[in-house]
Amino acid sequence: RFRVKVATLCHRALIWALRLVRRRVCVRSTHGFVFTNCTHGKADSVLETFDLYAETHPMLSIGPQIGEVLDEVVRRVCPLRVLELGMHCGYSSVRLLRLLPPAGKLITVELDPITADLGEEIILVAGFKHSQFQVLTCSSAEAIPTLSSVLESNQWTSDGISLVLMDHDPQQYLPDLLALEREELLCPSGCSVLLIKRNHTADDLRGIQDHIRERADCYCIKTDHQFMMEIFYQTQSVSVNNDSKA
Ligand SMILES: C[S@@+](CC[C@H](N)C(=O)[O-])C[C@H]1O[C@@H](n2cnc3c(N)ncnc32)[C@H](O)[C@@H]1O
Repeated sequence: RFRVKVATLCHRALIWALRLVRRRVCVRSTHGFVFTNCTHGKADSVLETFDLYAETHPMLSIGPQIGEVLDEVVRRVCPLRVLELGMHCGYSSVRLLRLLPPAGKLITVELDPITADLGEEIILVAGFKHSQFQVLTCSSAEAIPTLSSVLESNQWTSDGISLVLMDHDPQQYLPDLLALEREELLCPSGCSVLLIKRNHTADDLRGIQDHIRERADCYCIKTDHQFMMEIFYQTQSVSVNNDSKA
C-alpha cells in the first residue's frame, strides 16, 4: 500500500522538478513533441499529446481544464464564424475546430510569425483543411480591420462572428472588443466573447467590466469562472421562428 503512495509522490515530485528546470516555454519543442507523438489526422490525439507534453514542460495553451469549459460553450453556441486572438501552438484552435458545425469556420490570429507557422502546421496535422480555417500572422489590432475582407474573400460571409476567444494580451481585450464593435463584426443576434483569465490582476479586466456595465443594453456577463469569463453581446432580439428581427 505504501509502495503505491510513495511511487505516486515520487512521480509528482519528478514532474514538478522537470517543470521547474524547464521554465521557458519553447514553441519549437512543443511543436516537435506533438508532431512526432500524435496520430496524424486525429484531433483528439493531438490534444492528448499536448496534455502529455504539458505534464513535464511549461506551456501557454489553455490545457484540458479550461478546455472543457470552452468545449461546453462551443457545443451550446454552435458558432458558424469563430475568431481566436492568440493562437500560439494551435491547441485551442484544434479544440475549437473539432466542435464546429460542418459549415463552421475559424479565423485565428497570432502575432509571432514562427509560432503562427508551427501552430498552423499542428492544425493541419490534426486533420483540418484550409477551407475550414485561416491563420492571420499579425497583431489583433492589425487583424480586426481586415476581417470583413478576409471573410468576404473566403466567401465565409454570414451574420457576423458568433464566438470570439481572447487569449492574447489582456491589455488588448478592451481595445479589441471596441474595434470588433466598431467594425460591426459581432453577430447582432448574439455573440459570445470568451476572455481567458490567466495570471491577470483585477485591473486587467476592470476596463472591460466597466464597458459591459455601461452598455448593459447589449452586453451581459453570462458566466464568470476562475479562468474564463463569458460575455454575451446582442443588439437584435431573435424571435422563436426567426422571422421578426427587431
Ligand atoms: C497564451 S498564448 C495563447 C494560447 C492558445 N490560446 C492555446 O490555448 O493554445 C498567447 C499567444 O498570443 C500571442 N499574442 C500576444 N499578443 C498578441 C496580439 N496583440 N495579437 C495577436 N497575438 C498575440 C502570443 O504570441 C502567444 O502566442
